[in-house]
Amino acid sequence: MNYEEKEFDNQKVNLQTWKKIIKTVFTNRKSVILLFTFVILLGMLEAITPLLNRYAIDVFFEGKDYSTLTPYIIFNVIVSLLFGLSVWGFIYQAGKIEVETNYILRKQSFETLQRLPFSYFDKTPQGWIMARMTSDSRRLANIISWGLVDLLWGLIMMIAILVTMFVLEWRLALIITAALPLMIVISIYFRTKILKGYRKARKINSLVTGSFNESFMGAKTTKSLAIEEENYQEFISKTQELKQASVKAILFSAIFSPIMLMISYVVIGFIMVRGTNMLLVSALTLGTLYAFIDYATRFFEPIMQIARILAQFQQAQASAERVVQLIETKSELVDSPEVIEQYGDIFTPKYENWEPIQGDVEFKNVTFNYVDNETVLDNFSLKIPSGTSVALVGQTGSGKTTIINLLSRFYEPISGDILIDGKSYKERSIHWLHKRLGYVLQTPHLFSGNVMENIRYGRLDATDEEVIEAAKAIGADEFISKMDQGYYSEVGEGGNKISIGQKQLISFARAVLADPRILILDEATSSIDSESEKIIQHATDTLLKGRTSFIVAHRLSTIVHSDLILVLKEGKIVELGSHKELLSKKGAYFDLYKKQFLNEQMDKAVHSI
Ligand SMILES: Nc1ncnc2c1ncn2[C@@H]1O[C@H](COP(=O)(O)OP(=O)(O)OP(=O)(O)O)[C@@H](O)[C@H]1O
Repeated sequence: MNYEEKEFDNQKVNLQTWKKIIKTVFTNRKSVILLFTFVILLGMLEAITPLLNRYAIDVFFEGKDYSTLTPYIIFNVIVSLLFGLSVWGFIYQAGKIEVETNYILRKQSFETLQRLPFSYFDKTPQGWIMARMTSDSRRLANIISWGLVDLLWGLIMMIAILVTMFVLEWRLALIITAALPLMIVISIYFRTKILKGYRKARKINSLVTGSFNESFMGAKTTKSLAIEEENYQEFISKTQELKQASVKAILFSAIFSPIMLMISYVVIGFIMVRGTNMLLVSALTLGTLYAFIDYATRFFEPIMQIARILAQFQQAQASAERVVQLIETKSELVDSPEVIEQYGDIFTPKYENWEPIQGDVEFKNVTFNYVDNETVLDNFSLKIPSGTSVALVGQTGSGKTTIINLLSRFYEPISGDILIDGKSYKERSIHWLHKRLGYVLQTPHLFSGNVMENIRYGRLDATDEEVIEAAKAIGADEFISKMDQGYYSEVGEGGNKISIGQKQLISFARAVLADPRILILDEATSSIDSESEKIIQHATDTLLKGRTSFIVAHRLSTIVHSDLILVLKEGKIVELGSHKELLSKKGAYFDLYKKQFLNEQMDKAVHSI
């Protein structure tokens, strides 16, 4: 059972969750009060209308007395105006509440996401987060605003009609009231069935969407493995299941309304028979009989409405639980109250208290694991003076990225400490560190927009001249100038209009602009031609100059000038020194270098054939 399905199974009403959502809605107290006022007014007016008609029938048509015609017309106009006012008012206020609730839920989710550490995004599927931020928030906002309106309107109207009917003629009122329990039972039965059907359909739908997604995302792999037929069959069987579940729910929906209508017509029939008898012995006026028939039709409509809304609330509960869960997710990595007091938090940093950084880094007896009992780093120690360039090499899984993750405080050591300029990094805020740290990713992410904007993400207040200067320093100016519109050329979604090497240069220029004291460079694994390699090498040298830097190296040729090379194996340093020193040792580094050198020579030989 996956993340998504597990949470659909909660059938009980979760009052705690709804309380939190309702509290969000009440942030907008004025709109809520206005909304309630308009809805109550509308419910009352619905109960008054049949009374007006009753008066007209009894006084004007039956009694032929027209003395009150003018005030009657004036009263009717006032009622119509009030109708108009209340309909306008509740549509406006409910719409406003819907938009604002959606906004607040998304804002709160977004704020939580900003505070959450990297490990959260490691564990939580991106699609799950996106669904909370979009469809769930939207559904909740919708049901909360319009659902509450319908619920309240239905209840008010039913109460008002019930009271009026008993005041007018209790014997006829009893006939209508007698049908109420039957209608409620039928409504609950059908609504539960419909809800179950749709819930099942939604569950299957999320599987279908997932399978859809996987097929397209992995289109290349699917084709290369020639498994289109299997994927197609799986997709067809899931969509068939979806169709069956949906049709069942639609069938129940289709039966529900006619049954309710039939019962209401039977009730109207009873009222007609009983009412006519009473009319014949003058125990009832024609106007009152008319009013009762009108009330009988109006009375049952809200029952269907209320049943529908309650079912929708039940359906929306899964969304509510997930949104609240996201908003309330506590970060495993937080600054202590003392640190927040001094440095501020991510949204209100106290820059005035932030000390500058030198760039000395020390790992002190650091032990770390991602999963209990699977130690990745064991008592790891390392002291790096400011301005040193450190290269991390080692086989896959040796712990290079883990060291970087810890240094970036995406994770924290289980024991031991990491010191920056001689002070534990926990004594400063996470935001302080992230502002001082540059991280150039292996596959840099570019945002939709032009080159200028993308480089400027390094420092948002940089001028155009500073952006161009950074690009020149890194050697990116040449290819940018050759683009259609130079620095104003669009890079496409995720930078898909430019090559990987060019994306890297842009991300290097970003880092130059940000000018961090500590820089992490996760070197790209993809092989590039020797001309681009030269450009990237030059860019790397420029970028690292004068900074404390950590390079996760995949191609050893790029790190020959590093001050310090660490060779890692199973989370431990097995060798350390400069390129020259390590080669002369003829140990692990020498073996790695030899292997890679031979591979490169082989590649070149193959390409030259
Ligand atoms: N998020 C994670 N959850 C659980 N285990 C992890 C996680 N990330 C890494 N590991 C494990 O930690 C160990 C060290 O991984 P790490 O990513 O640091 O290696 P690496 O040297 O950077 O490898 P590569 O060169 O392939 O990137 C590996 O055994 C890996 O399986």
